[in-house]
Amino acid sequence: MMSAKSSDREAEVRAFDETKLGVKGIVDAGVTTIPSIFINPISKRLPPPKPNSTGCDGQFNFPVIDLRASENGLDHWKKVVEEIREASETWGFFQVINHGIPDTVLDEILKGVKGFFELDNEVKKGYYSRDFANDKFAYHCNADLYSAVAVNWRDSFLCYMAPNPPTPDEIPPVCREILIEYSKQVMKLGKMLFEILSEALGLQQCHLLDMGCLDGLSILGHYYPACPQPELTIGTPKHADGSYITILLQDQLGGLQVLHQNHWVDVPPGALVVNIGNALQIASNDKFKSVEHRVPAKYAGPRISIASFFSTFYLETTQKYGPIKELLSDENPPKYREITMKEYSIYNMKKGLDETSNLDYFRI
Ligand SMILES: O=C(O)CCC(=O)C(=O)O
Ligand SMILES: [Fe+2]
Repeated sequence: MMSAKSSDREAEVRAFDETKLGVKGIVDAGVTTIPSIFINPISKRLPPPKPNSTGCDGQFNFPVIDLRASENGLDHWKKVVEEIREASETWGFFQVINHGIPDTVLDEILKGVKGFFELDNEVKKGYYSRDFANDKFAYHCNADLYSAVAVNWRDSFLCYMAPNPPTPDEIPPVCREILIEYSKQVMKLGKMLFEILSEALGLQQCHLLDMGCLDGLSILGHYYPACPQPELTIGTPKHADGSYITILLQDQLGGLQVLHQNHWVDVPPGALVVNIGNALQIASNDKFKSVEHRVPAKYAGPRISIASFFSTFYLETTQKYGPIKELLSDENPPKYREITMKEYSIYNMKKGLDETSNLDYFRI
């Protein structure tokens, strides 16, 4: 039986959901203490940040890879392949510069996403949805709102851009053109990254593309409002992505932290971030690492970020999926069983952002 306390909580979550105004609605109402549904149990709270801490304490150099080098002949291309291989095996994360996406497009997409969340409340409410299976543009607060221990201090929208993109009129006018343009640019960059990653695995350049890694693209626009009690809640709890890869753009506030050698390292703002997701860790039979990351809540805000996930896990295909055969041998037997994308998707959805790894579930 549900205790009175948990049913009270559920009612509070439901009432919050029904406002359709997300965390921003709470901040706009002028709260100075956060509602209890956002408060994490003590075991999940983060230690307060040290003053002026960069998080990395000068100990680690977050990998930055210059993609322009890849245009300058075979030797440079090989160097980029090598750098990306190294970063994918050790960090599971890297930044890219000279990636071909114009700065104006990056500025405009950040503005477009901010503009969406700052729309007139009545207009914005019209886009509120938890029907992620049917709505191509779904503005919501926490996909796992009803199952999570605490609500995260973050609003988001999810937009599926490939293989079945929304019609332009399904995208809010405030970010319509730029979301379409950004997704084109991200596709182009994604194609190049999958070619490099294929070579980094010792495969033909087209291997990951032929596997369909570029076929599904979903974009999550995040809005992290300023938080009056950041130590009690979190922006995004630690998790690893389900995608093959994710291309992440964060604004100048920064805040993304990556777990590296048991340290939470701040990812400096100002360059595009790429990370390996669970699907590629499985495909590479653990050669590439899907690494946990998180975003603490902050006094400062709003913070905007845009995560572009290459994955097909929301497509209900029956295609079998597991470690790439060409990588397997007697010395390197498969570490994961074969699953269908549908099985993977159902499992991921049910699990939500609960801080456990979803790789173990598929591990042999
Ligand atoms: O907001 C961020 O910087 C990270 C978001 C993220 O990790 C995700 O959407 O998977
Ligand atoms: Fe993520």
